[in-house]
Amino acid sequence: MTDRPSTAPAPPAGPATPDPLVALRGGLVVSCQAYPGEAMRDPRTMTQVALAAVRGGAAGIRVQGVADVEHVTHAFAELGITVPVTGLWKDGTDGVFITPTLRHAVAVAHAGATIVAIDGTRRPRPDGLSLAQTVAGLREQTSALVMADCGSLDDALAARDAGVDVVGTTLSGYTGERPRTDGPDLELLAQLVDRLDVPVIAEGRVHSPAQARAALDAGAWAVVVGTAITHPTSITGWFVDALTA
Ligand SMILES: CC(=O)N[C@H](C=O)[C@@H](O)[C@H](O)[C@H](O)COP(=O)(O)O
Repeated sequence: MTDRPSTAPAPPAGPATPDPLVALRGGLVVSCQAYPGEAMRDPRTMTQVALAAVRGGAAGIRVQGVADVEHVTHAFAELGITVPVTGLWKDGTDGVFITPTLRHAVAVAHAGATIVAIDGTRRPRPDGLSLAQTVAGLREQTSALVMADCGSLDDALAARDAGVDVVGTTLSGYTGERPRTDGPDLELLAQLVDRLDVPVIAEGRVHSPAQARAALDAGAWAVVVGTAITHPTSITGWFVDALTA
């Protein structure tokens, strides 16, 4: 167990931070996702991966798809695990595809997610709703918190104005507004921490413990790691590349 009282981010100004976000503060969120057609794309498998991550000290879990959210949250409830689950629903592969509509967001919340991660960019949404309308609709129908997956400072400022609870750097490098950096986009992270009064989560291409630490040091509320922990095909490829270079 590592105690980091001196480096945990200060609570943002404004209304009291909701409990699930307090639980994530200074911690690691492990994103457990397998992609269409992959051998591990099965809710039972992702639940096992999530349980392994919790055993390793994950403060939170991020999981994709209604079935996976249901499976993971049921297993956690049965086992008395209170680690917050962030859910999302990817529909498609380009444009707005991370929980793209209010319907997707409500379904993820109803499946048991404590936090629903949605596309937090300024791009038009497939259902024609604005981000603010999506957030309002989700709040009307559920008690889930809302995480905006953003790709730029302008996205994050707009998402904050739309009333989200937390923003992430998730889409930096994937929307054309920011370069796809080798590691996490620490420059964007620092901008968001400086400009926003909601927690900022570092997500995207955090591939090593040192990079996770650097993100926390740059002011991240929490750090999400997916591929480097839960995607064996990618990790194997990194090693194979090193051996064949
Ligand atoms: C851009 C996009 O679709 N990101 C997705 C969002 O859920 C996932 O594919 C990523 O694995 C996740 O963001 C964690 O990032 P990384 O796997 O780089 O640690």
